[in-house]
Amino acid sequence: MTRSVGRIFSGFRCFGSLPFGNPPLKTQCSSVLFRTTSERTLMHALPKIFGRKPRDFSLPNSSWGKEMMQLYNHYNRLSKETTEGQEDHGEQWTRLPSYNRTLKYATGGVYLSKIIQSKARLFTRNIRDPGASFEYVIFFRQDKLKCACIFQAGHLLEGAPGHVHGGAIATMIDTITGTHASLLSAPVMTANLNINYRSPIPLGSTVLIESILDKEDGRKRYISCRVTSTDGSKLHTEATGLFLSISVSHLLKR
Ligand SMILES: CCCCCCCCCCCCCC(=O)SCCNC(=O)CCNC(=O)[C@H](O)C(C)(C)COP(=O)(O)OP(=O)(O)OC[C@H]1O[C@@H](n2cnc3c(N)ncnc32)[C@H](O)[C@@H]1OP(=O)(O)O
Repeated sequence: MTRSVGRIFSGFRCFGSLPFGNPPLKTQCSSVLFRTTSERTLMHALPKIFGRKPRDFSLPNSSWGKEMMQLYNHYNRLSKETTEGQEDHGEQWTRLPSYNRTLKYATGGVYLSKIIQSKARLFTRNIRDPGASFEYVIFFRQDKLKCACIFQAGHLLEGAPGHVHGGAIATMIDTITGTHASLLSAPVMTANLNINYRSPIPLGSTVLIESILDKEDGRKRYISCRVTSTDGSKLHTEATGLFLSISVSHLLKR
């Protein structure tokens, strides 16, 4: 259970975040993510083909409403970057950067081109219009192995009139729990998601999505998750998920 911040975040940075610029991280990534010699070779070749400064979608933009900003500021005050040299708040969160693609260019030859598509974009980050769909930021608390996500649901996510589509809620749950599982043992795939919708989420509103690790068993990570109003008083959705850690070669199977 006990893992260093470095190992956990190297896993996250390798699979979900760019750039891959830090040499010590590359070595850690190799051991965490890539199990075969060809996978390790691929890992060392990757930094050369990634852009240096991709847009970080988890930072505030003009569409973020008052509630979203208030909660963001709350967690940001408790985050590593801002608490260094300041008083200890007793809990320490880390904001997770978020990009619209995991792998940027399809220039890596036959092996890479099987998984990299130049037009591929992360489902939750593929609408350019700020505020139209998924606006969210995820924070991770390493000592408790839990995630907190602030999610503002835009007008393109309508399901029942005036409310957020159940598939969009499921997408966010998969994203938070999947990211959470990836932080523990990237890369992973969702094997099972169970969702109970308890009360509808008004379109345009901001909610809090919190996930915790329930159990680890070999390659399996069991993670549960609750979607509530930002003050926690109203329960919107509850879910449990099972994530299986995989080898990168699993993604090459057709
Ligand atoms: C790093 C941070 C990154 C962030 C990135 C961007 C953020 C976005 C994040 C977005 C995240 C989005 C993420 C996504 O959306 S991932 C996309 C959606 N998921 C998929 O497409 C997965 C499809 N399924 C598979 O590929 C395979 O079935 C997997 C990989 C899941 C397992 O196939 P594998 O061949 O590897 O394993 P196995 O079959 O030998 O089984 C092994 C064990 O597991 C048990 N088992 C298996 N399945 C189930 C089940 N359904 N319920 C209960 N148990 C199950 C099984 O009984 C066995 O148990 P045991 O006999 O050992 O006890």
